Amino acid sequence: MLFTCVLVLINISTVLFPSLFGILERFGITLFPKKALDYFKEAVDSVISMREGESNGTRPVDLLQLMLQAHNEELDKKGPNDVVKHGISSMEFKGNAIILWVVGYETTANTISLTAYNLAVNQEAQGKVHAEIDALLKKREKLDYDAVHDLPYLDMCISETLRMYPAATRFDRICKEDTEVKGLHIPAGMIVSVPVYAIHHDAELWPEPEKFKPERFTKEEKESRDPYAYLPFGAGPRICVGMRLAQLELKFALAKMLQKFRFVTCDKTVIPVRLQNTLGNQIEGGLFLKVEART
Ligand code: HEM
Repeated sequence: MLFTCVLVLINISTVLFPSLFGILERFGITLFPKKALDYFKEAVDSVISMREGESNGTRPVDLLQLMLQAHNEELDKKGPNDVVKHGISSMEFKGNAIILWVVGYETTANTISLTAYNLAVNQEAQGKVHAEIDALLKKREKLDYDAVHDLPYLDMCISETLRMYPAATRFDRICKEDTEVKGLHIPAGMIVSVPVYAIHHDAELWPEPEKFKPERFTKEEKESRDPYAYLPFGAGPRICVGMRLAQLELKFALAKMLQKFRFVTCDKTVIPVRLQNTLGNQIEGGLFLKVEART
C-alpha cells in the first residue's frame, strides 16, 4: 500500500515537474513496471541480433532496418559536451522500436475488436458494410490496397468507434509561452491536458453520445463540425505518426473478416461494453462475440 502511494506520488510529481523524469532515471527508478520493460528490451535486442546475422541482401526494408542504418556508434560513446550531428544512438533506436511496438499494437487491435462489437450490436450497420463490400467485390477482384480505400461506410463505422472508444483518452502539451485562450491565462511551462474521451462524449457536440451512429461521419457532417471536436489521433505537429498505417490496418482487417463472416453477440457479450480505467481503450474482462459464416 505504502509502495503504491509512493508510486502515485512520483507519477503525479513527474506530470507536474517533467524534469523529474531525468533525475529519477539517474537513480534507476522507472515509472513503468521493470518486468514489462525488460521483456520489451529483450525482445527488441533479439530481433536486432537476428537482423545483424542476416546478409545485407536478405534484410527487409522496414522501419527497424532504417533505424539500424541510421545508427551512429559515436553517439553511444558521446559525453555531455560532445557534439555529434548525424544519426541516432542505440538507446534512441531501441527506445523508438519499443515505443512503436507498444503504441502501435494494442491501440489498433482494440479498435478492431470494438468495431466488431459495435457491428454485432448494430446489425443494420453491419448489413450496410456487408452490402458495400459485396458491391465492391463485384467491381474489383479482391480486397487489395486500392480497394479498401473505396469502403466509405466501413470507414464511418471505424470513425464512430474511435469517437466512442478513443485509444488515447487524453493527451498532453506543455505550454511554451504565456498564453491567453478565451480569457483563460495559461503560464509558460504548464501542462495542458486535452480530455479526448470527454470531448468525444460531450452531448452538445455529439447528441446521444453513447449511441453508435456512423452517419455522424458523412462528408457533410464532418465539414459542419469543429475539427477539434474529434481527436482520436491527436492534432497538430505531434499528431499520431502511425495514423495512416493504423487506418489501413483497421480497414484491411475488418474488410477481410466481414467479407466472409458476420459478428453477432453471444451469452458472454457484455452490453454496453466496459472499458478499463486506463488512458487507453482496453476492454474490461475481454470482449466475447460469436462469428457466423456468411452464406
Ligand atoms: C487506432 C490506432 C491508433 C490510435 C487511435 C492512435 C492515437 C494516437 C494519439 C492520440 C497520439 C497522441 C497525438 C498527439 O499528442 O497529438 C498518438 C501518438 C503516437 N502514435 Fe498513435 N495511434 C494509433 C496507432 C499507432 C500506430 C499503428 C503507430 C505506429 C506504428 C503509432 C505511433 C505513434 C507515435 C510514435 C506517437 C507519438 C508521436 C509524437 O509524439 O510525435 N500509433 N497516437
